Amino acid sequence: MALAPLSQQEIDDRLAELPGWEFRDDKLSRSYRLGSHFAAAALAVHIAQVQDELDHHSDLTLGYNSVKLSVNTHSVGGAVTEKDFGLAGRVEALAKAHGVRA
Ligand SMILES: C[C@H](O)[C@H](O)[C@H]1CNC2=NC(N)=NC(=O)C2=N1
Repeated sequence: MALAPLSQQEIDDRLAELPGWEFRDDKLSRSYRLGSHFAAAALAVHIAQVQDELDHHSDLTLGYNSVKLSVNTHSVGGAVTEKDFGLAGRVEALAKAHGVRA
């Protein structure tokens, strides 16, 4: 798959399908709150596993009961591509399975 930077319109259209995600500082980002610090750590590890599977890696921060991630595609100079939205979709499903809080 040839990767190309998405236009602002394409990013906006895809973000409309991903509540909670935002485009800021040239990255897609989202944060999640969980019921405990251990639950947050478990989600972070599971995200790391998916990122290795996809060979696409976000910046990933474990906080107190929280996980934050932001991602763009290094190989196209730090633009947002379909790969970033692919990762976001996988992480979103994972987060729901881990019982994230609204
Ligand atoms: C060699 C390996 O496929 C590349 O370095 C991958 C790994 N993970 C990556 N992650 C992100 N976010 N962008 C990339 O371009 C990227 N490239």
